[in-house]
Amino acid sequence: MDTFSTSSGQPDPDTGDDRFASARPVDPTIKGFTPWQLSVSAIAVVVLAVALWAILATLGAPVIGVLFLLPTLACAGALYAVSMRRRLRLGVIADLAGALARHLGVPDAAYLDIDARQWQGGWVGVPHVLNIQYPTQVDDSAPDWAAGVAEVVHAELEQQYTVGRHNIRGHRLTLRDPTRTAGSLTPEPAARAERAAVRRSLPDTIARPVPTQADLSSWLIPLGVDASGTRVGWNLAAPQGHLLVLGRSGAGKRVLLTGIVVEAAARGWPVWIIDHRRVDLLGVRDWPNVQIVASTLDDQIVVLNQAWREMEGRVALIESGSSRNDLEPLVVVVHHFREFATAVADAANRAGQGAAAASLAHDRVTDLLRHGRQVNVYVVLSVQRADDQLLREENRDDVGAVVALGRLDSGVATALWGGDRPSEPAEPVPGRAVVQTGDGKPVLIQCYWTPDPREARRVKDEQDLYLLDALRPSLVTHPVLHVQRSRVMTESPEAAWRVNLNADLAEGYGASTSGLADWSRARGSGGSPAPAVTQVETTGWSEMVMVSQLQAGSLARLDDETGWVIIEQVEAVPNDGTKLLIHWRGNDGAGSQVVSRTRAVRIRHLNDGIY
Ligand SMILES: Nc1ncnc2c1ncn2[C@@H]1O[C@H](COP(=O)(O)OP(=O)(O)OP(=O)(O)O)[C@@H](O)[C@H]1O
Repeated sequence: MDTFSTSSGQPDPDTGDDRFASARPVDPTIKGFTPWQLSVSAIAVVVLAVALWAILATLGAPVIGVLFLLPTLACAGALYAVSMRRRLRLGVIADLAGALARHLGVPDAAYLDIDARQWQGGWVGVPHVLNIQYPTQVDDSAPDWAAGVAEVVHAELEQQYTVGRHNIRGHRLTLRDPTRTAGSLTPEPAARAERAAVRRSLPDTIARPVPTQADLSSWLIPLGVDASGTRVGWNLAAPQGHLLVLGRSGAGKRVLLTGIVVEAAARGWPVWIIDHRRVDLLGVRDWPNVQIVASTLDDQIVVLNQAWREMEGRVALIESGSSRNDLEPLVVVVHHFREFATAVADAANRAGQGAAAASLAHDRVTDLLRHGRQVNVYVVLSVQRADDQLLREENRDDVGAVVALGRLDSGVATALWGGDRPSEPAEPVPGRAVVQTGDGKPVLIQCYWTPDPREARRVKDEQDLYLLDALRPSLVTHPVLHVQRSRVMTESPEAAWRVNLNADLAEGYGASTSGLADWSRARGSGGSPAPAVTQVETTGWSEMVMVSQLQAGSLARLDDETGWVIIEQVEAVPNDGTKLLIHWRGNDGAGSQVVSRTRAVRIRHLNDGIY
């Protein structure tokens, strides 16, 4: 127990407050030794020890002298350390007394006697019990007087207190650590109160705003808003373009991924999804430009493999002289990556494959993270654990943005954000997250709420349906894909594994996806739906180009009605520079139609041997 009096001093003659004219500085409460006495004791012990050693050395026993000297010097050091700590604590209390004297209108800190006890927390620490004796002249009649004093102490020592006892007759106030005494806590000082207000000002739900034309031409996908209401987004054009979403069950991963998918689709980009939980992202399966949502493990392996091949194909294109700007972004979402990678490893083991096959998912994703961005293939990964090994490895540097939903353990947060670790952890509100983009400072945001299209349709939620209608792309630029296997996989796990590795993605719905209506894939579509199955006999690779880039001889898919056709001639339309007249020939005959120059169409290259 340490007890201190405030520093001595005389009343300030200039205060002009004659209430205290008759008051005297209080006698300090002194219990135990003062720092000065402790320091003198330490020096005395040293002198004594050295003297004894000298005597023993003179008597011819210097070794015994040293044995005596060492512990005595250690005692002296400990005494000195205690005296230093007492001095520092005195300084803390002197500062507190000064602040209280100003608050109470007392001429000088010497008019207060502060008895500070039970210091805890660190080398100097803070007292957990304070007895404050103040002059009788202080007006303490206001009902909130004691709470006001506690607030000043809180601000000064950065420790909350409750009023333990206010002895009005004895002019003595006792403040205590709130963990020991019930009572109303002192409110946070202004700065902390402001931070708390900022935290409170983050909304619990905020609907994804309808993108403007400017938004749709940008590569920034909005994720949510920070406390100041500023939009925070994932920038695909950033030096490391990929996105990692972390969060325990129920933290809001599915809602966020749904938002990212609809935003990417609205920009006309193709989206491929590996939904390891099978049903989480089912709601966007028939969303325009979402080409495939792979829900079985076999299909998921094929989609990941194809994404990797697409990347390799694009790399080959760049090597042969194409510009990266000609390649539209492909967004590949892997939901619950860790579970998926484990399931792939299990399947590889069952099929008697080696270690290379077991790490297929991990290796493919690592490759996509490392090289995908150079060819505009972007990966969105979700994992449940913030200490996933994916983050510990070198590919942490390949991830441009990290969204950590929900609370993180402090150790994990420090590992993740380093010295920039946000001061306030995310609240337990679904969609509340800490986001770091690039090397920027992590910020707390509320992720936008994006409805699940399937669920909104089922419950007929008008507001959600309205929002989804506004988000739905008006033009389907990327046809739906299905997994095309060379033969059925009934022979053995090993054959199934090989079939998966050789399988392809083909346009249209496959037989196994029957029951999925291609309902109004495009916004406001009153026209005919896409055919249920598109037969694609050809091999090769396809890409999206603008109608103005079509040439005679191109194999193109102008729209769902014409299917694949050979372009015979491209003509300008008189008096309308925005359109072109296309003459084409297909399996079922020939035709011509006027099409906007800027419309995106898919063309297929047959013999380039990219795959
Ligand atoms: N941004 C958000 N705004 C408002 N509510 C949200 C938001 N995100 C999630 N929620 C709420 O939390 C619930 C759980 O979210 P979600 O399904 O996205 O969690 P999850 O992390 O994908 O869980 P799991 O890992 O189990 O699939 C949602 O049904 C929704 O009610």
